Amino acid sequence: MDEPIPNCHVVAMSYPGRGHINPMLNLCQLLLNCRPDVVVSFIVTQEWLGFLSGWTPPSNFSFHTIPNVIPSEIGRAKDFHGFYEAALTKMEAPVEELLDRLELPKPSVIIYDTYLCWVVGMGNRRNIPVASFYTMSATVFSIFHHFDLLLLNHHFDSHMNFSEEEKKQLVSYIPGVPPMRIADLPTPIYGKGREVLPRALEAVALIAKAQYLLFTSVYELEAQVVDYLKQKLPLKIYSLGLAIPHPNIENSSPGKMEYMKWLDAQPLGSVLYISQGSFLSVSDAQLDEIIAGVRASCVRFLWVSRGEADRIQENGNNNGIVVPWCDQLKVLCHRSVGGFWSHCGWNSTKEGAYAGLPMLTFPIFWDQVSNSRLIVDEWKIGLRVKKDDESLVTAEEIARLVTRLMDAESDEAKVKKFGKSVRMEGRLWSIF
Ligand SMILES: O=c1ccn([C@@H]2O[C@H](COP(=O)(O)OP(=O)(O)O[C@H]3O[C@H](CO)[C@@H](O)[C@H](O)[C@H]3O)[C@@H](O)[C@H]2O)c(=O)[nH]1
Repeated sequence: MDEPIPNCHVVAMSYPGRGHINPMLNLCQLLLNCRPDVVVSFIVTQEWLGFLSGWTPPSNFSFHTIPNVIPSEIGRAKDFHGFYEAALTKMEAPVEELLDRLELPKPSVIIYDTYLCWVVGMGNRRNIPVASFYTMSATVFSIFHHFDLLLLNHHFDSHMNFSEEEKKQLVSYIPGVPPMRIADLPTPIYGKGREVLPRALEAVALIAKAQYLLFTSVYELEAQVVDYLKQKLPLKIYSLGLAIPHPNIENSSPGKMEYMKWLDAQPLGSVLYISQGSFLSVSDAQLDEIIAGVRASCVRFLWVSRGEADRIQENGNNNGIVVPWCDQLKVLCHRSVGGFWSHCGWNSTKEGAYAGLPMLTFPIFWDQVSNSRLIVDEWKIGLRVKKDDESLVTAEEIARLVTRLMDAESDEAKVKKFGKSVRMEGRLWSIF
């Protein structure tokens, strides 16, 4: 006889990007671990379903696809604005059709990525509560939410003419957020990504029409801002903790992939893991300096790079290995890894903190600069490599920073694991 279908049905609608889909999957997994009476429908494009084929879904979880109505994930960084616009304008109709076709109980809630504004209207029209899922830090949310304060204090320049000197001015009035320079705010406010700023502000403002706001944030790391927002915003707010699949790490069997075997053979804490995230990259000239700097440091490395393996390993740079993709969290938690070079995507930031690794920060855009600021100055678990003015960081500077980070006696190397002390707000599960 078929199992009865649980009557609590959660629809998960993620923004189509690795940094968004991963935490949404993790949230679903955590939810299903605690609530066997829930069934989850996770909506993705057909292309994304292919990327997720290696992931073993928990029971009561199913993927549902819409056609590839948006540009391909491969090469999406080339036209970030076009991709973002397509996600905001092309996905709604096929998702509506899919919901009409689903032979499951009416959803109890739709968890949607905050940036997919159209889901709010869809939920409200269908009389389904919506939970806005913010995959960046609560700090960054608060900065966008208080954009009017930036205007009031003349810290927003619509012509993007702020000089490097002006960008050093302190913004010390965003509730719950530590004082930051303009240069530490998310880049759409003063530079890269400006074309999507109106959309980002609209997404944050639409929270007013959602019933719940879920942060993928570690409460202890952002307590002030989370507490402030909870007090001020007229909806239920939860911070989920790491929203990374850490139980899987602890239970997993080591050493199946070649790179894991390579790691197994390296001395304790000797390897620098280098990743610039899932879709962004640095300029060619900067990459040359990074390659030369890492080589000059003589530090062992595991480097995630698509298409640049030969360039990294030429000239006898044999101190490490290059892979097109890896199971990042497993790598970060491996005993041989002693440091993390990161672009500071919020997931990587949390994963690095969980693994207890000191970090070298090389933010590229959006929230990554604010995350770098938290890592380096607030949590004091890293060194910043990237320069504010985007000028080239030389191989010599990079070699010096890599050596300092990987020196087991340096302050940065004495990082505590945050992960174990992180709590998840149990009451969250009562909304489903
Ligand atoms: O070889 C790799 C490389 C990455 N990852 C995973 O992919 C995710 C990447 O997420 P993140 O570190 O947040 O980087 P992006 O994919 O660049 O994230 C986008 O989404 C994030 C959350 O909204 C934002 O903070 C970033 O600025 C934005 O670029 C992480 O879970 C990594 O563990 C792997 O598993 N293997």
